[in-house]
Amino acid sequence: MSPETRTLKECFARLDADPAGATGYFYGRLFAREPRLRALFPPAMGPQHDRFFQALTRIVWSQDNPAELASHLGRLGRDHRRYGVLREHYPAVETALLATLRTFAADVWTPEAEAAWTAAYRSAAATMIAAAERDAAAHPPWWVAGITGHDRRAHDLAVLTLRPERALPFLPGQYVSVQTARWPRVWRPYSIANAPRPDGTLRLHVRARPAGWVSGALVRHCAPGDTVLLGPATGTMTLAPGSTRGLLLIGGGTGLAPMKALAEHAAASGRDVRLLVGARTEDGLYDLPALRRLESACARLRVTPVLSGAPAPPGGLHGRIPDILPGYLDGVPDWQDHDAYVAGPVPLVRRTVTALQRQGLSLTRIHHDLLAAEN
Ligand SMILES: NC(=O)C1=CN([C@@H]2O[C@H](COP(=O)(O)OP(=O)(O)OC[C@H]3O[C@@H](n4cnc5c(N)ncnc54)[C@H](OP(=O)(O)O)[C@@H]3O)[C@@H](O)[C@H]2O)C=CC1
Repeated sequence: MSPETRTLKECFARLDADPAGATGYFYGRLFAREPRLRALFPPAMGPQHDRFFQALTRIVWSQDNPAELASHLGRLGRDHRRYGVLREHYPAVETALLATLRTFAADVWTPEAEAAWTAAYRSAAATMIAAAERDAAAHPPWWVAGITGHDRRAHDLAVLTLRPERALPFLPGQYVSVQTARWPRVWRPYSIANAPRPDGTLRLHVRARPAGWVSGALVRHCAPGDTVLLGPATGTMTLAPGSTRGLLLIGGGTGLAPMKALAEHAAASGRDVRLLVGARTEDGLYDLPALRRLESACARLRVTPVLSGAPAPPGGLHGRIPDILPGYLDGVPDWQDHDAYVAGPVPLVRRTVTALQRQGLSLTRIHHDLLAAEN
């Protein structure tokens, strides 16, 4: 570890002892100096404080891993475009960050520490600005999309069809951030549930979370004719270019969405696709009729519904996916030659990844995004 990195970590440890105090102080200083920046942020700042602290943590801990640091900062820079962040906003952030460190890391703050933090911040800002400017040459910061379909499949679940006003490029398995008119500046990620279509439409599977802002608005307060904003497609849970390997796709609850996109795309090209879709009860199999239609159109796609809290449905299994996996895989010829993709509740994803590894599948062949459940 370089002496500069050691200094950064030593100061950061003081912030880490009181993250809420440090982020509160940071944003207080930032908005006192530049009140107009407040308009870029959502009304409730709690989640933003957490995101800021997580980003700072990752930057500090990736200092000795330049490739990981550059990729993280590039993503951050691109993501900040949809908040309206510009090159000229970065110096105010530097001033507020250094003031926060000076206050919270007073006992270890030296001219060397100030020099190390200034250099690290300026280098990070330059990487973020460059990534944002490269992205700006290729994409708008967001797309306006009309809601053309709103199919309420359960009291808390809707399948939305969106038509962006201009083409929004994406790969099967990726997700977009969504902002509704009801909650300006509040963005939430949703996986796209279809492969790219000639008409450019996207489908989202949305379950309203208890007290969820964006999910509640999308399920209960949106209708055809409304518009939403979409960020660029992102996420690495995509198919390896050129691979013809079979796919084992596992989706729990609305984690079905990216699996359906991958299944549509891969099955159309004749690959062997096994799709396990998990739910507690039959009501949770909200998309099964569409999956059965897809299955009958694709000779090498097999869909298996799995119910954890009800008897096995027709053509399906009973149990929790990680528990039934070994028995299920016994019936799939050459399953070790497949690539596995997993999405759904975080504990389900974690347990399924472990179960697949126990069956002998290498981690490099297991793909997931671990999109945290958000409101
Ligand atoms: N790209 C991605 O990574 C995506 C992730 N998601 C995430 O997926 C989640 C979907 O939520 P929702 O639709 O409410 O799903 P549900 O809560 O309805 O759960 C779906 C299934 O997962 C099972 N499950 C949950 N926990 C475990 C566990 N520890 N072990 C085994 N099985 C488990 C449930 O079984 P049981 O009821 O018996 O617990 C149920 O059968 C959200 O958190 C969402 O953020 C959604 C879309 C895309």
